[in-house]
Amino acid sequence: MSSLRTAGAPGIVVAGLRKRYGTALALDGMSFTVRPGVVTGLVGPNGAGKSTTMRVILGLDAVDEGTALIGGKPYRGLRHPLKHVGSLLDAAALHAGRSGRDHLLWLAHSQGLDARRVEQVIEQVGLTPAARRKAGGYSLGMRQRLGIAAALLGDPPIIMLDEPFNGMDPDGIVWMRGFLRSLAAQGRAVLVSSHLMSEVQDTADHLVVVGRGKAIADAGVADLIAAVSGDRVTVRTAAGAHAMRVLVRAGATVAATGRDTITVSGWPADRIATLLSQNAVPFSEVSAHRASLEDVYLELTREAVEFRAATHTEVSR
Ligand SMILES: Nc1ncnc2c1ncn2[C@@H]1O[C@H](COP(=O)(O)OP(=O)(O)OP(=O)(O)O)[C@@H](O)[C@H]1O
Repeated sequence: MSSLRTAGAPGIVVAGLRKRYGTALALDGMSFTVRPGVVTGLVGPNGAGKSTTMRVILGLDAVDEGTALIGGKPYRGLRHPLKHVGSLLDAAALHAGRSGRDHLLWLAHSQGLDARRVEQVIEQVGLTPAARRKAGGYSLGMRQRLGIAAALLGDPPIIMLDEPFNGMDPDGIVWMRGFLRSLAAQGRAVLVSSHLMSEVQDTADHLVVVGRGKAIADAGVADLIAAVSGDRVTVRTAAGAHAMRVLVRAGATVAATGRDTITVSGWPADRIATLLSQNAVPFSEVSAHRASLEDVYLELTREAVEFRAATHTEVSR
């Protein structure tokens, strides 16, 4: 892989996008940044505005307000766009009668890209055995791989993939995760959308959670988990009453949460374990509560999903 021409340059900067389709507000102040060297997950429920945002970044949809810049420029201002950003929006959009290889050759030719890249990207996405077969016979997973090969043709520093896990089998999903990570490790800015948190788990370093046309969270994965986890610690003990007396006397906030569990807020686990030991309170477990990414997602998008469900009920009445 050649070195990245614009490594270190800003990736994608989306600021204050607003877009209306008739009465529907698809984007309502969408803002976020996609940095080089990082996989950024764009996650949110169906209809949250992920695809519209990507289409706007690629200049395929106009906005009512706001800006979307790629390496500091709007898409339409890029001289050789595929050398700046590679994208996969719709894996079904290909010529069914052409082989995967011919599809890529045609694309390389029409975009003035080096045809030698075609064999490289076919190999990179693991499509070599199927490259000479008609793309119309490809499974959705194979079409995703072909679409990603196309996105890589121009060796761009920025890659943007809309729902790339769709139609992938478990092996494909594992491959995709590693592949996206390797693209980021090469210094590329990678933006990947999904409506399922489980798909971007273990892949994204940074998450932009969207709901109702705007970013409702924009943070590192670890920070998001910490924010939703709170600073709660679970203590498992058969001497609950004794443990609570000792902890409350020391100033901790404590609640009985189960037959043999209590939850302590605001204290680190090691301090709690030390205090219990010093006071001869027996316990079998002291563990910091850690939310899963799924918890984070549900917590953050609850309102957006409830809104959609209510809208749906109104419509169907
Ligand atoms: N061409 C269009 N015409 C009318 N409304 C549209 C159009 N494209 C999108 N919308 C509406 O804009 C909102 C955002 O849609 P968008 O496809 O961007 O969401 P999404 O987050 O990508 O959802 P999904 O996960 O279902 O693909 C939705 O309410 C959708 O119905």
